[in-house]
Parts: sequence; C-alpha cells; structure tokens
Amino acid sequence: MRKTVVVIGSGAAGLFCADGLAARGDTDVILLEAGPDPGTPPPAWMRTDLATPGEFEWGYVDADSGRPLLRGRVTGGCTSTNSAAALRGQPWCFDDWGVEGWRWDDVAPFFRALETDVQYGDRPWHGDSGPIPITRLSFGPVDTAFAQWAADRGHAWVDDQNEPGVLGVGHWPTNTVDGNVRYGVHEALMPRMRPHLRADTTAERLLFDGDRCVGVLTGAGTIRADHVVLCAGAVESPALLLRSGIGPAADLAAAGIPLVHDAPEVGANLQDHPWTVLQVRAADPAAPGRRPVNGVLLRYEILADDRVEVHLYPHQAQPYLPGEDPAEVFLGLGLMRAISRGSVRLAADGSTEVHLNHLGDPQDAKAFDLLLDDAQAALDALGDVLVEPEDAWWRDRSRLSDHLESYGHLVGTCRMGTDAAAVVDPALAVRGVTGVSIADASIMPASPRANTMLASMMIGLRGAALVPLQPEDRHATS
Ligand SMILES: Cc1cc2nc3c(=O)[nH]c(=O)nc-3n(C[C@H](O)[C@H](O)[C@H](O)COP(=O)(O)OP(=O)(O)OC[C@H]3O[C@@H](n4cnc5c(N)ncnc54)[C@H](O)[C@@H]3O)c2cc1C
Repeated sequence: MRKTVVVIGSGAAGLFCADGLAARGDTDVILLEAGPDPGTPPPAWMRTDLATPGEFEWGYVDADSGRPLLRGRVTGGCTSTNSAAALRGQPWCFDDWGVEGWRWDDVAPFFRALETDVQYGDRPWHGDSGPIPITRLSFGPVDTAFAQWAADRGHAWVDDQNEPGVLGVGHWPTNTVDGNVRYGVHEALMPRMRPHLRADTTAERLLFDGDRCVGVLTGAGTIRADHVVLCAGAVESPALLLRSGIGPAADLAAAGIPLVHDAPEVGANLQDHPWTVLQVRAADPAAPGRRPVNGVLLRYEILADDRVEVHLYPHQAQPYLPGEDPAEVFLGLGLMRAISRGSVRLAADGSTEVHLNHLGDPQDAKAFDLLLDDAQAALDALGDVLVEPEDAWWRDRSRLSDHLESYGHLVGTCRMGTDAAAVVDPALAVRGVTGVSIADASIMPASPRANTMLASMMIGLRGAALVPLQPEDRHATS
C-alpha cells in the first residue's frame, strides 16, 4: 500500500530528502514550505548574495543581543539567501560525532553524490554527476594580495579547499554558475519537486494518536500522514517539536502544551559560528573591479591543541548589490569551532526564541581575540591595498560585542546520538515516539568546521534512504 510522507521544509536538507523519498517510488510525498516559491528561472535577487528582500526572511533576532538573525523563508530555505560558499567540514568533524554510520567514511559518498565539482570532479574525493555545481572563482587584486600575505605568514597554498584534511589559503569553493550566479537546491531540484510542493503553507504542529504521529496541522488545515520528516532547520525543527509536545516536560507544562514525550534536549545544544566583519575600503576603488564573491579563503587552526579552526577572508558587496560603493570591502572573521552552546525555546507567548550565546565560553572569546589580532596584522600588512577607517571599532576590543554576528550556521538543536538523551537516533527517528524523523542541520551533534550548507544537504540526501516506510517499521523509543 502506498504511504504518504510529509516533509516539512524545502531547504538544503528538505529538498534533497523529499527528492530522494519521491524517487523511492512507493510513496506519495507532500513537501510543505512556509515561504513562497519564486519560480523557475529564479528572480534576480535569488541569483546573488546579500540581496534578499525582507519578506523572504523569518525575522528572528538573537534574544540575548537583539541583533537580527537571518533565516530564509522561501523554497531553498537558507540556500536561496546565503553566500553560496560550498565548503565541506574536515573528516575529523564527522568522526568526532562518534555516531556509528555517520563517520567521515560513511558520509563522504553522500558529499560526492550531491555535487558536480567543475574543476576537480576527477579526484577520488569529489563527485562529477550530482545536482549541485561546485566551482572556484577567479582572484581579483585584493584576493591576490591577501593570499600573498597568508603565504608570507607561512600558510600553505591549497588548490582545493574541499580536499579532506587540508588547511591553508586558496580559492573559496562556491555553488555558483556563470561566474558568480548562485545555484542551490531551489535551482537544482525545485523543477522536478514542484508537483509535490505546497508553498506558503506553515506546519503549526504535529498531530499524535498516543505516541504515533498521524499528521500535521497547517494554517490550511490538517494533512494525514504515515510518516513526517522535519527538515525545517535548526530553529524551526526544535520549535515544531516543542509546539507538538515533545521537549522538556517542565517547559511544556509552563507553556500549557500537553506532553507527548519528555525530551529534555530538544532546543538545547545550539551551535553557531560567531562571525564579524571589519569594514575597510579598497585603496584603489577600481582595484577589486567586479571580483566575484569570496574569491579567497584562509582557514587555519588558531588553537591547535583543540583544533580550533578559523576563517579569514576579504569580501565585496558591489558586484551583487549594484548600488553599493565599489571600494567597499570587508574582512570576514569566523570562529569555526566554538564550545559555547545556545538554545531554541518557546517564549511565554508561544513564539520561538533563539539564544545564540556567542563567545559564552572563555576559550571561544580567547580564540576570537587571537583571530582579531591576525586580522589586524593582515590590515597592517595590506595597507597599500586596504584602507582602515579612522574610527575602526576593532582597535577597541570592548566594542566587539556590538559587532558580533551569526555566520548563519545554526546546528545541533535536535542532536543525533545513541544515548537516551539524544533527540534522534542514528536512523534519524525521533526517540520516544513513532512516525517522525528529522533530517536537517538540527541533528548535527557538533558543527562541522565549515559553512553548514553542504553538510545539511548530505543529511537530507542520507535521510531519504533512512526514513522507514514499511508498516512493520517501528521507530526506536526511548
Ligand atoms: C545569511 C546566511 C548565510 C549563509 N551562508 C552560507 C554559505 O555561504 N555557505 C554555507 O555552506 N552555508 C551558509 N549558510 C548556512 C546554510 O544555508 C544552512 O546551514 C542550511 O541551509 C541549513 O539547511 P536546513 O535544510 O537545515 O535549513 P533551511 O535551509 O533553513 O531550510 C529550512 C526550510 O524549512 C522551512 N520551514 C521552517 N519552518 C517551517 C514550518 N513550520 N512549516 C513549513 N516550512 C517551514 C523554511 O522556510 C526553510 O525553507 C548561511 C545561512 C544564512 C542564514
């Protein structure tokens, strides 16, 4: 008998998961997306970085700092609003998860399957026939000067930043085509997934008969389902579980939500990569020209004992936002291995509250301080290329908290593991109930030391094969 599976969320993971489930052939797949479908071909804003109109955002803020927290609310999710940096984590990121079946050797085939690497598709660690194109963009003068500075500091030159285990300076890998046009899951998979899509349809909560999930309540009514897969991302997947009665019992009682299953870690363990930008100017406004986004990336371990990896790179807005000053450049700084943990909770009014807790741990604060030292050293050495403003905030470190932002890499809020406290088991089944899986960034036990889109796609692709659809399949209970 055919089964109905509802996939909630059409982002990096959701589109790969829904596509894989539909390909299994024995299943009717319904793909719910809270945001709109801008269509094919995508509109101009969707083809470029930094240009997302506000109506395609969820409008979250970090509850602690009050700063905006960008999350795409549109087909493609955050991949339709992000910077198209297509970097994998290091092998040890996945090995350190310590979850059987999710070590690097297990997940590497899925990273290969999702991509076509334009330059290095013939190398054994790459794919040459997947739906996401990966390419490296050419250097402009600022990139070249920055790469030379990094080499002078002793950093290795890296041809392919996605070669397992490499560290050093080299071209950013990007999921772009035609020089600098974003090509993510919307572009790659929406054309064939459109018949399954219900756009502008927000899942409000899951419906249960005892401990079995039987469907989804949406703003447009109830959808019955044999199985539901949450791919709503690291903020909305835990929020949906909480609204559905799966979460810390005391919190749910306080919010007046009937308990389905006491799961203390739902919404806990939030990780992100703290990020800031140093706003400088190109000494020669013509120098950066129409340089593509993120031409050069330096990644290295700033606290080697703990493999605390960081990103340092110049970035330029002008090619993507035609109205911007072409001389405007920033230096991006990302802490790619943070210890601090935040959370996703329900506020008293039932809305979703995100606490990032960036640099909450002293080790993270120390690493970021060292990173600012290195960024300052770069600016000092590149003075004939990049000009600092007179009132550069980063010369007074006490001002960092006003400039600390999210790199956009939220993960961990529905942690996968084999222990009883884990929210999902290694087959992605939500523990303590049946009929619900999660396949998105929220299941990562720890963030990879890289931008998180490719890892999220990997989870979606992998999840499609793991979701149990046979009548006798019973998900693990606690
Ligand atoms: C500003 C920004 C820049 C970034 N830049 C990069 C980058 O350059 N490179 C990189 O690798 N990573 C980047 N990331 C991170 C990357 O995009 C995410 O890690 C990845 O998209 C997460 O995938 P996901 O499927 O878990 O969630 P998403 O891609 O966020 O998808 C979740 C989807 O679910 C939908 N949804 C949520 N709740 C509901 C609901 N209740 N009902 C129906 N639908 C719902 C959302 O609207 C969304 O479409 C960036 C993120 C941001 C925010």
